[in-house]
Amino acid sequence: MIEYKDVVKKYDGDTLANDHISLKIEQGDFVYVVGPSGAGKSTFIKMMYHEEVPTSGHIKVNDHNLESMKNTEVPFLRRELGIVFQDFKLLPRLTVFENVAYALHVIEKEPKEVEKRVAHVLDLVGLTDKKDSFPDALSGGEQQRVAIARAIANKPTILIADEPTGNLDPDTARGIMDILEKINQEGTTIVMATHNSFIVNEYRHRVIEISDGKIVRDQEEGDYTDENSHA
Ligand SMILES: Nc1ncnc2c1ncn2[C@@H]1O[C@H](COP(=O)(O)OP(=O)(O)OP(=O)(O)O)[C@@H](O)[C@H]1O
Repeated sequence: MIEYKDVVKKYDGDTLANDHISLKIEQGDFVYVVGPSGAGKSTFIKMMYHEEVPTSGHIKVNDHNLESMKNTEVPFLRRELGIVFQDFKLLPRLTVFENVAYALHVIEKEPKEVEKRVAHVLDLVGLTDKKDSFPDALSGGEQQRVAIARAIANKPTILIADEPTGNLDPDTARGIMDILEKINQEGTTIVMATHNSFIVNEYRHRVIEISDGKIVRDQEEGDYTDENSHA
């Protein structure tokens, strides 16, 4: 569950990136965050995992109150979240298997348990046969699938994705969406910022549109037209 109440985020005292945002996202929802460049989508999303802190207002993610969160609590919040970025952010010197296992080792799981879980998520994203490859030997779509496998390895309740299909051609983007749909159907909440109007129009879900830092539309099964869509 994610709840924003009257959330304001100002940068440098001046730029009003999020302007009194209030909304609720229930567990298991699939939500797109759309809007023009500079509208405030990334700011909205970054506050969800405490990368940015609101200037005022309240944010609740699962049982965590983010506006009063201590630094020591942040890792506990992050363990409940999976995060995927447009540029994948894989570790270049680690294999596919090691990239996915890394997050699990950090939280001190048994090696056997790690191996089992990594095998499961690599199977889910269809990359079992690439487990010993290094990231630079993979296509963009394959790298994003590794990033998704890594993000879901720890069974997050919420998967946050900032432009996950932004660098991919339409068919590869559809492959990524098919995986996200599958993860969502298993109960994981998905919050996805995107410019890809064809994705929003093909895979119908709730659409939250942000413009000038404000929510200008919040619609079940909404569509989206973006003239600058880099589909
Ligand atoms: N760290 C920062 N410091 C100062 N201003 C920032 C910072 N991050 C974002 N901004 C400003 O806040 C506003 C919203 O930016 P944000 O990145 O949230 O928009 P966006 O909708 O995600 O854009 P895009 O689609 O281009 O990624 C913009 O005016 C941006 O310049």
